[in-house]
Amino acid sequence: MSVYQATASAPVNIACIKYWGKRDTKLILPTNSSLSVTLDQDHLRSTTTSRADPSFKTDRLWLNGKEEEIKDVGRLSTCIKEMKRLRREVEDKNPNEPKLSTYGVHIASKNNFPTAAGLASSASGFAALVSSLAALYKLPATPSELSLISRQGSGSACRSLFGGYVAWEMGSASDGSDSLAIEVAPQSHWPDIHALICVVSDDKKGTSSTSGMQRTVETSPLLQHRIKHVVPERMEAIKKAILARDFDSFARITMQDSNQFHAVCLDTDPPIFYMNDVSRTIIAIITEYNRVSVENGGKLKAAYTYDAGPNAVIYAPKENLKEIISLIIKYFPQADAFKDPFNLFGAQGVGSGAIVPGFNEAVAKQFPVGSVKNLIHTRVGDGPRVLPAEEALLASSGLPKDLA
Ligand SMILES: Nc1ncnc2c1ncn2[C@@H]1O[C@H](COP(=O)(O)OP(=O)(O)OP(=O)(O)O)[C@@H](O)[C@H]1O
Ligand SMILES: C[C@@](O)(CCOP(=O)(O)OP(=O)(O)O)CC(=O)O
Repeated sequence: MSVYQATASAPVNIACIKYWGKRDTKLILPTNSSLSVTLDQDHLRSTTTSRADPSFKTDRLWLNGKEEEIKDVGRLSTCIKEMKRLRREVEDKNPNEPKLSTYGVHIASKNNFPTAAGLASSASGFAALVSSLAALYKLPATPSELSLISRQGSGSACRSLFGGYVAWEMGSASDGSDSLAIEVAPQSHWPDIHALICVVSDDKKGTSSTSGMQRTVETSPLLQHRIKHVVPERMEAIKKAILARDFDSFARITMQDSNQFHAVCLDTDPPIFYMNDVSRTIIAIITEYNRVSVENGGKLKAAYTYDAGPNAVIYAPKENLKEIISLIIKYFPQADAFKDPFNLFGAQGVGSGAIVPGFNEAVAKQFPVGSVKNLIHTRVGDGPRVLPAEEALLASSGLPKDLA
């Protein structure tokens, strides 16, 4: 008997121009376009196996070995239904194709990093789900077409269908058919961009992105200004910066947009706070690091950005990562020795960190060990990958191999 099964992995993305606000909450249509960098799946990824079988009575999904309910009108069921609809089109065109769209589907997924902790697990998760079903159903769909579906799982997930530098064009159609992700530039265009994720907290956050952004839409006058007068120009400017590999402009826009996103959170009634003292101190350190460079006739060397949580993501050209990691470790001592996957520090390691020449040490105080729990050094990466059968997460029984 044939086994119909496919496994795919998908990356996390972290936005430089933030998506915050929906004009349609069911279809997940945003109030502004956004733009992100896809991070390397060698470090952070979701992996998903999907199997269709006539013996499966219902669709089921396990996340990290634990079964999740697929609610009737929920986001998961919408994505699965949409993928089955596309499969039906394939079957209608070619009657020899097995009728997988009529079978139940079992889906097992795992994240190799904390779930629901502000590390964009919903983005990689829904992108991996859609990619594994597209491989299972042998869909001829392009990544942009698939992004229309992962968008309905979680808005930011549409951008994880591509590697490199990705825009989510907000579109204007009321059915959402033009609200999709496009590639601005592939990873190979500007592979030199690295990212340092400073994990300040991996707890579940207080205000979810979904509910927080709706409250902002309903109450923030500043959001209206942002949507109309700020984001459209920033989108054009950052695309230009990426195409020209102009880090100075890229960094300036990224930091401005993170700041404005947190300003609209503060402008929300009641206000939403995602950053904490540690987050703000990292801003002060990066600001001082850039000041030293600019005052010596140089350019911006790093850009911070924060999503709906206190964790910092610092983007920088690879050559600056050694200094940046040393600075962060100086102010935020680590419990365990930092191991760099790119081996920037050689055999002696980073030690207790270091201040760069000319840097005003007094911009921040040293925090206790554990204030930044973990540092993840990664870089711009590629889009979803279809994986070989050995990587499958489902056993022959049709249940997850790592059933919790
Ligand atoms: N691998 C996965 N497969 C399917 N769904 C997933 C997967 N990983 C996460 N999700 C879904 O995403 C939810 C977490 O999304 P949430 O937005 O709360 O956190 P986050 O994505 O880590 O944070 P943020 O979006 O603010 O960066 C999970 O509860 C689950 O429903
Ligand atoms: C701050 C952000 O990370 C918000 C992400 O919001 P989500 O995509 O998690 O929201 P839903 O569409 O409701 O699932 C900014 C961004 O990724 O652009």
